[in-house]
Amino acid sequence: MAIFSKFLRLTSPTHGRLRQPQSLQATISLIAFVVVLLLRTRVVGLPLEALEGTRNILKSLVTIFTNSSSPNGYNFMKKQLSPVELSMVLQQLYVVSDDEESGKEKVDGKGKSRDTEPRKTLLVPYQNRLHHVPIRRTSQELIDRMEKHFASIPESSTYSSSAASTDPNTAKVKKSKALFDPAFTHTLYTLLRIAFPSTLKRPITTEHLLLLTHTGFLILRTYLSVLVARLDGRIVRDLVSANGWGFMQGLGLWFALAVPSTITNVMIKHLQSVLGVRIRGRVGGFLQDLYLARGGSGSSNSNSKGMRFYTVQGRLEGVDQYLTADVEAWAEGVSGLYGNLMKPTLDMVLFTSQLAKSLGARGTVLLFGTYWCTIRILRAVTPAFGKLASVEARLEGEYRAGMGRLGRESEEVAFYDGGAREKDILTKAYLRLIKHVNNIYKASLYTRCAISRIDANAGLQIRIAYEWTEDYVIKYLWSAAGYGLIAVPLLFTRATGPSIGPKPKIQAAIASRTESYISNRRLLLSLADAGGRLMYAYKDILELAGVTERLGIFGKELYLSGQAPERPQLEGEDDEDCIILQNVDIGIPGSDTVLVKDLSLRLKPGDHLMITGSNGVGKTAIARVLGGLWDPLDAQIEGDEAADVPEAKIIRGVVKVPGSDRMVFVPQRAYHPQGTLLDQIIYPDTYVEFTERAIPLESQPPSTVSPDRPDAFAFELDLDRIPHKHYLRLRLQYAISSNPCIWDTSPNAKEWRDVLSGGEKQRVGVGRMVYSLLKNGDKEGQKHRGWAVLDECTSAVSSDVEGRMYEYAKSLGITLITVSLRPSLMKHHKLLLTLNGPGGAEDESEGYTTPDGQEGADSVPGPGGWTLARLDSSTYQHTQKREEEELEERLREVEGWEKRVKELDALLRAVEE
Ligand SMILES: Nc1ncnc2c1ncn2[C@@H]1O[C@H](COP(=O)(O)OP(=O)(O)OP(=O)(O)O)[C@@H](O)[C@H]1O
Repeated sequence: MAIFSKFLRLTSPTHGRLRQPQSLQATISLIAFVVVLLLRTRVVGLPLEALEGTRNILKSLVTIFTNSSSPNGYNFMKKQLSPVELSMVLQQLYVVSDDEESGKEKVDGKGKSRDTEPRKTLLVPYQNRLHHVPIRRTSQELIDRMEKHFASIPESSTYSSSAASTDPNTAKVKKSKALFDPAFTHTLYTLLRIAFPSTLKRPITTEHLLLLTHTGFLILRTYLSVLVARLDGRIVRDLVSANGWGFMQGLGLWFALAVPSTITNVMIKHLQSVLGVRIRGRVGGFLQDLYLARGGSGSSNSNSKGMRFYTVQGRLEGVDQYLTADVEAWAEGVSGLYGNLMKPTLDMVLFTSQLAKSLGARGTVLLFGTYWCTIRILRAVTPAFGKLASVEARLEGEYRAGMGRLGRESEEVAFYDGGAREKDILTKAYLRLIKHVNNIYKASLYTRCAISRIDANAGLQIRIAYEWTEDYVIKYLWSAAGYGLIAVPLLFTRATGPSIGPKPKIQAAIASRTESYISNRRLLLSLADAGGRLMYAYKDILELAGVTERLGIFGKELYLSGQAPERPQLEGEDDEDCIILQNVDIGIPGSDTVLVKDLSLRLKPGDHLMITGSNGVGKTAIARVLGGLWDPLDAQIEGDEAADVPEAKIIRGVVKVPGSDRMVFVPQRAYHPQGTLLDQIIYPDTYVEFTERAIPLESQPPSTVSPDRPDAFAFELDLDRIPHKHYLRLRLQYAISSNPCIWDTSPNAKEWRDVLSGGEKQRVGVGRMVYSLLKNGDKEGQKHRGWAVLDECTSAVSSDVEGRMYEYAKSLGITLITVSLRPSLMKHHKLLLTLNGPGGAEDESEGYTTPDGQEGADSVPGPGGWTLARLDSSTYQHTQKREEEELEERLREVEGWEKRVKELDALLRAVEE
């Protein structure tokens, strides 16, 4: 700073002639100072990311190098890998380090214990090399800490429509002064706490350092601007007074000053981008981790999985837009806003103080008067940028979702030849977006009307009118005011200067006035520029408010999605390996429809249950409740009683299920992740986890059948044909000869769901179920492997293989809960649960009713009712008899059909003749 004040003194208008050695010294010192600052910034700013991750990377590398049991035995130290090696190494996706990340602190009986997770390092291929990127996970502590901040975000007073609203035309846009909106400031504060996480242990993070360096350069730029203004005045003074040597000196200084000025500008931009990326990483990472984190459970026996990514879909539309475009826009907005706000504010303060010196009290008052007028005018014409940005982001999300849907369902659409229809749908979404964007930019003649009233329906949002006013005010009004202000000292204060007297004295006075005019004019122009930037920043804040509101709502909804209601515990039940449903009402979430009423079930290992009933009666709904995706409804209390029962006393049904390692679901629609065929079987395990559990595949002879390798059950489930088929049909990513495991096949540039047939997908699904229950190995003395809920997951499998699959699963000690409409599957089960459905009585679910006169059958009659019956040989006989009767009835109709065929033949012959 000493150097700057020296420089300032040298170039100040009151300073006399510059002495050469001093000016040279000052210039050299200044350049040296900036270079040192730059070097420091490079050290602090650029490799900071690397420095921060170095510890993790080093640890991960040490683990990798020393880990002799690293999968496939690949030498990770190799600098460059061949494509084959690379793809083989990449199959494991990440490596696990020995050290653990601190997670949530749990309080157990013995005191506090840490719920820790191992650190993971992603293997990222880049230019045929393997890069190790440590996965930074948001700590559970931060997720818990931020909950109260998101929960307390007030309802926005700026916007009358919520972010979940889909129709922009119904959204009434209020004239926004979002700057002072409590919802905006609170959400901004909350998100900034995530972007700049500061704990007692680690108060300064990389983001803080980046911000500090950025601030340093912003201050430097303001200083440099003042120097440039002063130098400008000095050069013109020397020119007017025909001082050639002074002019040359000034020009030299000008070039010297240009070096730090340009470098400073570049650094500001660079640091802003780096800061933007860091903020995006922090906030995006937090929201993504929260999105994928499990929610809290109401009580210890609650089976709710609290999967936020599942639950939130029912609460918000276009979740991907929030997580991608909105987070990016917010990060860029915040990092840009800091510079756009900080620099002009600094400029305004510094330039005003500099100007005030030469303008005097009167000029300073006039200067502030100009500020006040400008703010009044621009505030009056500022449209609701926040709301406009928010609606734009939503429409963008809808258009994007439409594109995603078409990509996902392309085959189905192609079968239906639905291209034209899809085009209409997408065009509609696009036009809605474009219409809105056009509205924002629309030039309207009704400027006055638009200025006074912003209405989304009228389509009169006029960004252009705003920008016109802004330009007029900042460029022309301020310049005119500037001339007036400069005139003050010239015409009044210093006008008393010598106009008569010796010639050199008059010339010196004119030169001094010119210098003062040029310096002040440059300062005023810079001031106008700073004012303009501040106004732009105001507009940016309004736009940022829109995205901030969306992210606030998203975070709040994520936290709400993870909440599970308090559920009552089962008294005196200590058998962990059983399924109990007690007085459970099941209904569609968010609606009054009760699908299954008062369901009570108690299943022990070996109680294979089949759930049946017509379409839409709620069979899958039961699976969802067992899986913890849906919560049972609160008990229905009707009539006068309802008013007397306090909220806390409402009895909720009890659902007790074994832990997730003992219970596996095979849903109706198969899911196929990216990866090899093996990845399809072992999902959600990774290759690393699989290899840790399995006996190395290479060390086993191909004929060995063991539960630890997929081939063990591949034969039983008729899966073993798939790899061979695909080996022949698909181009493999890497040579099979180098790896005897035929399961390493991957479809090239295609997804498994497009490659596998319907039946193959279902077989893979069952294979995944068997792997999931076998992978934990035998627990001591435990014959029962666990529970499998199969939701019509064999409907496309041929009946012979289907029967084999069921028998194989049962032989492994798996208890089956099957949702199916196929009576042929009854023989594999012991219990039959028949559902009536919400609008149906028993007779409506013809074909699935419990055999008449079945003893010991539990049931609830009427709509939402059900019947639970034990299946035995008599039942199978009964079912077969029913099937036989049905077929015989159909056969009886054959006579009639034959008669009709004869009639038609006769008619045809008559026509031909
Ligand atoms: N997320 C949801 N939102 C609204 N309604 C739903 C939702 N999921 C299911 N339903 C409705 O709940 C009812 C029961 O659905 P469910 O999937 O349990 O039927 P199902 O008995 O398994 O039928 P199917 O034999 O056709 O598979 C259906 O009417 C369905 O439309």
